[in-house]
Amino acid sequence: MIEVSHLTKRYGEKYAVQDISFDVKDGEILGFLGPNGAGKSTTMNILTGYLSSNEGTVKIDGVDVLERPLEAKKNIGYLPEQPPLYPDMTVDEYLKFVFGLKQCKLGREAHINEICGLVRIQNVRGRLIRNLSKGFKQRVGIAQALIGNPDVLILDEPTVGLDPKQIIEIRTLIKHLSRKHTVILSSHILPEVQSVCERIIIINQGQIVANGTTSELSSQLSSEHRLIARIAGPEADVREAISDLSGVRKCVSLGMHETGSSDWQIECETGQDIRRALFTILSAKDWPLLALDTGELTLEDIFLRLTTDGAVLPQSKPAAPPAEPPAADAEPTEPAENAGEQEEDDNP
Ligand SMILES: Nc1ncnc2c1ncn2[C@@H]1O[C@H](COP(=O)(O)OP(=O)(O)OP(=O)(O)O)[C@@H](O)[C@H]1O
Repeated sequence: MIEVSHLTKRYGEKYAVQDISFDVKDGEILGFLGPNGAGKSTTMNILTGYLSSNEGTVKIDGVDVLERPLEAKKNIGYLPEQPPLYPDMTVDEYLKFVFGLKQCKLGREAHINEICGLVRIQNVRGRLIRNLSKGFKQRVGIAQALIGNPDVLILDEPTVGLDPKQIIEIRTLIKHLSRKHTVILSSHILPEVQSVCERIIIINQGQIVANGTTSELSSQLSSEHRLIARIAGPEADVREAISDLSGVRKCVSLGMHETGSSDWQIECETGQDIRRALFTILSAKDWPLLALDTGELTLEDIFLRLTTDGAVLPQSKPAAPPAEPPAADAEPTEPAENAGEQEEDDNP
């Protein structure tokens, strides 16, 4: 559905993104994760045709965004980091305006009604956008992205600035939308990407450093990078012997969990598997190895490794099947009936 090939964007001498390539399959929900300044917004803006690239191509359903922009953009709904809302319009006026801009050929009333129902903004349609809470403004932003029934939805930091309840509602809504749309969600919030996305691309300093599901990334890193060992031996000597092994970056005591032994977390350099060397030294010292485990990395561990240690993972990108539809009781909650002006959490 989306093919990004060797994309590069420079500002003067500085690379905002450098030679990035990835695919997003039909119906997939992809998380685009990276620290501030990594190149997420630049990539989203190029994907949606708002920005041109210096090199590389983007194809949406086979259509090149730069060569045939109008055709490609018909297939894209975009929610930029700052939703393009007109505060002095009512929600209804605004959505009709966007409908006209997009030259949408569907029946206007029925289409806008359907979208308002989907994003749960029916009862604020007559209100001025500037009077809406941030969460409802964000829903209106998602509604404008949905006009024209695009196959692809690109959402740039969709929950920034929302309160925890609004965040849960918007995440649930995004999962729901992924039943009918291919979604790219850009974010620097790890739990968001973990809870919503099937596959994750991590970008750092303009380059893709990982591409896979959380468990794929974790297993690629954890088998080589972190071991948890229970060793029966004198603590200070064990620490010294492990720390001296080639490829060990850090050896941290996790304390005693079994009499006469201590647990150790052993962090290794990228690409180093020290298990054989560890066995050899422990056996030579006659310190029994009572347990050895590869530590499962959280997405946070993975993110930190990749964005601070300069590691890069091989970029396998199997397409996961589309998400299960959310349970009926996981639908976004209805906005409060009372459309008063006070800024309550669940108030429009
Ligand atoms: N118009 C511009 N002129 C010069 N440099 C720019 C411009 N836009 C972006 N950059 C630089 O390109 C790099 C990538 O920026 P981008 O906004 O894509 O990052 P980001 O991952 O979206 O960050 P954030 O999460 O903070 O929004 C940054 O170093 C940024 O300073």
